[in-house]
Amino acid sequence: MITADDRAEILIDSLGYIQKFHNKIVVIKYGGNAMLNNELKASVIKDIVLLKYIGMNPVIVHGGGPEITQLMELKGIHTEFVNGLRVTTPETMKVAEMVLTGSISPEIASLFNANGVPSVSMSGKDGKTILAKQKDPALGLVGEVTQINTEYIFNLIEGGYLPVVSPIAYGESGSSLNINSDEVAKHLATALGADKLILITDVDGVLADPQDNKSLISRLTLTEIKDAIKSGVITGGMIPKMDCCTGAIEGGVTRCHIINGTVPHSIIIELFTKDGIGTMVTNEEDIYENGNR
Ligand SMILES: Nc1ncnc2c1ncn2[C@@H]1O[C@H](COP(=O)(O)OP(=O)(O)O)[C@@H](O)[C@H]1O
Ligand SMILES: CC(=O)N[C@@H](CCC(=O)OP(=O)(O)O)C(=O)O
Repeated sequence: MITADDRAEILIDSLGYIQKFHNKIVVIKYGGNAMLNNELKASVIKDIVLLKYIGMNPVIVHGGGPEITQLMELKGIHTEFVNGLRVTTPETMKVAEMVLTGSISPEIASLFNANGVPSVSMSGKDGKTILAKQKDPALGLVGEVTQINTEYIFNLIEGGYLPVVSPIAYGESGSSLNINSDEVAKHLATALGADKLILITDVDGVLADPQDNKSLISRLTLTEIKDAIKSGVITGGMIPKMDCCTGAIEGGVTRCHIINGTVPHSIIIELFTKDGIGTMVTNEEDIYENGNR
């Protein structure tokens, strides 16, 4: 049984983390595979509400790949991925925008608003926040970020609002471009000077043996990532995530965390406990001792 003393001790133990994270920006990429169940979604939202109330400034970038695919199937439109990126025809773009900017963003913002955190949903087009160019004609309307304008997001943060950003960018003459949400998160985290980037997915983190859930690697440096990709330990969907973490850290973000959003309260466990729960990515010089997160 947890006594009142235990509770007090747990809160006091968190003080060091709370002081360290106060006023820091944390970009949280909330992947589509981790938002499939309403109960778990509520638990992720609660964790982020707590971060906001203890003085951090979370900025959410969300995905929604599975929901886009589902709606495309309902409409009888074929969907195809090349190297993890959705080939985006004008018709696909309409569906992606409808799902990401029209449905998922406002739904997440509503959950924050209902939980006492004023929140605004936006796409990368709003305030010309994310500018992009076409990545490769073979991929259609897939974008590559060329510039981030941080003013609108900083205005929202200063006004006390939590921004929820969909991964749709402002292309030539204001057209829409579809960007993978990991990539958007990396660019936003770097441009906003975020202290942390958290990638919420549906696996526990980076595993030394992808077939063995117990082989979680709790901490990885950029050199170890390179080696693990070279030796084939990290493959598939984890490679873009590692590229995203590497780019973010090279861009000045202190630490990246890959965590499982299907485990209740994984964000809080990762940030406020000595051992964390997922994989923390740091640069080589980062001194990690006494469980500082
Ligand atoms: N070493 C590894 N550890 C964990 N997952 C790995 C590893 N190597 C490859 N993967 C794959 O990466 C996937 C996670 O990426 P992905 O499915 O693209 O996530 P999301 O949809 O949340 O962006 C895992 O489901 C797993 O199949
Ligand atoms: C170009 C590209 O592939 N864009 C993604 C954007 C959504 C996304 O990234 O969603 P997840 O984070 O859930 O995968 C797509 O159309 O699926």
